[in-house]
Amino acid sequence: MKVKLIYNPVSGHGRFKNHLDYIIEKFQEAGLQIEPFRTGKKEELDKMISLMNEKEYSKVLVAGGDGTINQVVNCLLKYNITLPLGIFPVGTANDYAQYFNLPHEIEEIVEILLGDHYTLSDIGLVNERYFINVASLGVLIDISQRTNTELKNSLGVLAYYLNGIGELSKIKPVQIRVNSEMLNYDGEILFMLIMNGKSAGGFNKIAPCASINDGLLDIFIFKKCPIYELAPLLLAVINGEHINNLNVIHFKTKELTVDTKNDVGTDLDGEEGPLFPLKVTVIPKKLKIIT
Ligand SMILES: Nc1ncnc2c1ncn2[C@@H]1O[C@H](COP(=O)(O)OP(=O)(O)OP(=O)(O)O)[C@@H](O)[C@H]1O
Repeated sequence: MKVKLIYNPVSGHGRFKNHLDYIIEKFQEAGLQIEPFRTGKKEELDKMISLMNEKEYSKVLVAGGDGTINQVVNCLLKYNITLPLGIFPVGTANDYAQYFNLPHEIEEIVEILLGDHYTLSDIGLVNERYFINVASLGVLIDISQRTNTELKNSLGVLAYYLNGIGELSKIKPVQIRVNSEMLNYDGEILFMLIMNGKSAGGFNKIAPCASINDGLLDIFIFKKCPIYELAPLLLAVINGEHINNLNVIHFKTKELTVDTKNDVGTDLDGEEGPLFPLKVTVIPKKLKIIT
């Protein structure tokens, strides 16, 4: 049986490739043939997955951060491939992997990925595209997408967001309209997070109440607020105390739509997201994650 290993050579500090020989050895010992694929252009990943014969593989392993997993999952589901998914958390933040408490130590993670213990995971769908951990829109998105992997590696995740937060004062709030069976909102916001997992951008207390397989998304709307309230709000987010903040609206739902007339960026797991209007749903327990 074969195991497809898709690795991003630049994720995190780009050190994953040093472990390839060890990984191949361990899987070979278990009678499994590792078939590596190095990510590069999105079209190449799509083509490789389109040619995969699911029956020849026992699992798909991904080495990278959330952006890499996002791209792989989108391609796998496009071609209806439902193999178990294993993760080497070698990105910068690894928010999705962190949900499952996956270890970073290579020996430990190989042990897990050789095993057959799984946790089912919901995934979100925005228009035609899937997200594994978080969909977001508003000002922070622009900051995160403009920060290249190299800079992220050197600054660290929190640092680059904190760096970016300085830009908040320069950026105008945007008018959005949110409709769902749980809540309707029409007003000015700074940003909005649609969470499947618990953490985003390395902030690990964003959605402590979220569950990855409850069939629901946790929505956080950060409303327009005076500049002097931004620093306390950021502190509250870091400490996971923002849910009761007057500038924050939180609710759970299985679907919503979001629209705006402004020019607002969207983001799926750190990758540039789709255009408005957004129709967001959750597909319960769609992924089988090796844990
Ligand atoms: N060979 C490559 N060279 C340069 N960039 C690449 C290559 N392969 C993939 N990428 C890019 O890497 C990005 C994904 O990085 P990823 O999110 O996995 O890592 P990260 O940013 O270090 O981690 P995290 O999302 O956890 O912060 C994608 O935008 C993808 O286009």
